[in-house]
Amino acid sequence: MTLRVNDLKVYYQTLRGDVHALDGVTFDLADGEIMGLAGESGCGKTTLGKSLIRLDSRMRHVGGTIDLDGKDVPIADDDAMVPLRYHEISLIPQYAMSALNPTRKIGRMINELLRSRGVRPADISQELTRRLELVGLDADVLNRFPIELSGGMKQRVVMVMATLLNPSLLIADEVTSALDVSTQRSVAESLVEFRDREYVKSMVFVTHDISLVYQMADTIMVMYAGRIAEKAPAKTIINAPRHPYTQMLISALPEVGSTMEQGRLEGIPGTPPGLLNPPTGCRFKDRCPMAFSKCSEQPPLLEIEPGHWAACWKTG
Ligand SMILES: Nc1ncnc2c1ncn2[C@@H]1O[C@H](COP(=O)(O)OP(=O)(O)OP(=O)(O)O)[C@@H](O)[C@H]1O
Repeated sequence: MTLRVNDLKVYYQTLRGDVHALDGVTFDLADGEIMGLAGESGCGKTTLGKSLIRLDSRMRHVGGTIDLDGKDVPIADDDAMVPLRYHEISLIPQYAMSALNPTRKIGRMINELLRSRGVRPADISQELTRRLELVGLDADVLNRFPIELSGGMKQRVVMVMATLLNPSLLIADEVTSALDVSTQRSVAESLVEFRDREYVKSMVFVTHDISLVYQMADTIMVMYAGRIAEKAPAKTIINAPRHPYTQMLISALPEVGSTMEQGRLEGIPGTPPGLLNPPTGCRFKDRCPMAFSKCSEQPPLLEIEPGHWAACWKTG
């Protein structure tokens, strides 16, 4: 097991009170597993990714534990987290490719990053060239400024940078969303190749695009309003989801799912609840066509069949 997250609670402190962005999140990630993390906007995907590596000043670790390769990940202690970043856990944040420093050549940026992590660039330069080639980039990119590269090239540079020190866990947050469809696919394929070559042991791939994640991920975890709704092998989530929220999410997809023959596609009616004062009980109950009296209590996340977890009274 690479990663074990247990009852993780991370809140944002705001003037109006605490936003319960992660409110009891529990899941495991096996060695070699690529997990797609899906759910509507605001359900906590980015917060989960960030919590595994760096809490910003407004985020507070309220409870729960994270274990990576059998060791505690001390997310509330920023100093103690420093040695883990890039070496053990690496994050490709949302918009990372647009955040590359425009005044630095790519090579210089990579060297600065390596030195800041206590690694001599010369010790790694051959490996760097090899990995750039692997993602279809000539070593010449090292002499170029970010503005001279296409979006897809920049995203590949960012991927190589994030994984150069072979972290155990890579979190890739919406790394394909600003790219055209064929570039999206090749970036996703490169990430799978990184896992296959053991540059990273396991991966959390955050996305809105369930059909893309279906092609590359081993498992998919669906979040709703700061909690886990369901986690299962990717095929199961697409073909036999058990949580009503997952079922509606899949039905709302044009590319996969069975609703194409059944007529017009529709989104899920309503909006997720606010997380400043989240509702009690099941957080999906107000939008759920299957809700009944029991849903006023919070459903536990249960393993309903091996490797398939769901938090719904109807699936228990
Ligand atoms: N800096 C912040 N201060 C206060 N609340 C925040 C902050 N960042 C996020 N939130 C809130 O935390 C919750 C989870 O947000 P998060 O960005 O993790 O969701 P997400 O699923 O990644 O959304 P998206 O798909 O749009 O990126 C939301 O209710 C959001 O409004």
